[in-house]
Amino acid sequence: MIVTTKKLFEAAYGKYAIGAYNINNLEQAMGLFRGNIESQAPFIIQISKGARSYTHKSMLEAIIRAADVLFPEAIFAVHLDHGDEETCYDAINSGFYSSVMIDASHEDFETNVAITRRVVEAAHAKGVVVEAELGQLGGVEEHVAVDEAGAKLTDPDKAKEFVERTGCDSLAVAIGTSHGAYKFSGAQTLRFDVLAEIQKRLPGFPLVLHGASSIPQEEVERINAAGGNLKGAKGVDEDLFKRAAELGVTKVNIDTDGRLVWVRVHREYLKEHPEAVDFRPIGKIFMAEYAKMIAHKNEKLGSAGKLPEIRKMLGLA
Ligand SMILES: O=C(CO)COP(=O)(O)O
Ligand SMILES: O=C[C@H](O)COP(=O)(O)O
Ligand SMILES: [Zn+2]
Ligand SMILES: [Zn+2]
Repeated sequence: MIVTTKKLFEAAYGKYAIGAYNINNLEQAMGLFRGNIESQAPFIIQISKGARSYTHKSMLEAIIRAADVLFPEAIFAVHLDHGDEETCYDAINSGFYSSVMIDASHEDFETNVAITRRVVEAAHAKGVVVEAELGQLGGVEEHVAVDEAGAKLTDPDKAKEFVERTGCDSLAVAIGTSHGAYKFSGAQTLRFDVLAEIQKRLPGFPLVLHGASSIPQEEVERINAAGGNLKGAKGVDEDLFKRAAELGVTKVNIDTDGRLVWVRVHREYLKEHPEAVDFRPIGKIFMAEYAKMIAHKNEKLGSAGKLPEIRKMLGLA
């Protein structure tokens, strides 16, 4: 069942975080639903602009709606990830997305407030919730280099003003992470001091952590052993998720770790089976491995095992 993140965040706040997983295709969708049902967790499906154009936005919608029927127990939000204003309105008016992110964090503060307010007004009129962003991560999506990311940390005082002026339902904050496989140049890690100051000014308000893939070194080593070349890849320590949840993070965004599973499975299989001509055995291995990754993440986030209570909270059997 598709729900907004509002009730999921209310249930999780201060205790655990909900996994927000980017998907683009059939195999990721199947692995995602299997992994969340196996670990009995509510979850958030993240659809980026890149995912909407990978095949077609209607194709991905059809896949997810079919999965919803195949996995009737699942409780999830459908969320536009890193939307611009135009894409947000398309998602809000689609009757499919229950949540959108308006990412205007690269604009100046007043412009970000103005754009976010417009999206909030349109979204709330349709019962859709809004994630906004203040501060900038480094990495593949943001407009700053990874080592500049520190300079773009979220200002706690500005965060309070931003939320009050925009009416957004959750806030993506920059506390040292970056998108992609190469985070933390040097020994940097999550700036819990900044996060604590934001929570102090916005008690009970849902915060979002982008760039939260952990880039498992075992995964990197297997990819490189099978012909890959990921040098210096580094991510977020999964054991920090629980502390982040205590400090108000209710949504943790994970995309790159799923991509690493795909790369490892395909490189290893094709290396071990040079005679392969059928893609289905590889696809089946990927779906199983992706589901395993999702279930593992939910254990680390603390959302594993929470599905029954969420269903009960929603008045479902
Ligand atoms: O923030 C993300 C999606 O919005 C994903 O971050 P990663 O690149 O760390 O997976
Ligand atoms: O950072 C954004 C997400 O990882 C989505 O990435 P993408 O735009 O390559 O689909
Ligand atoms: Zn951004
Ligand atoms: Zn992101």
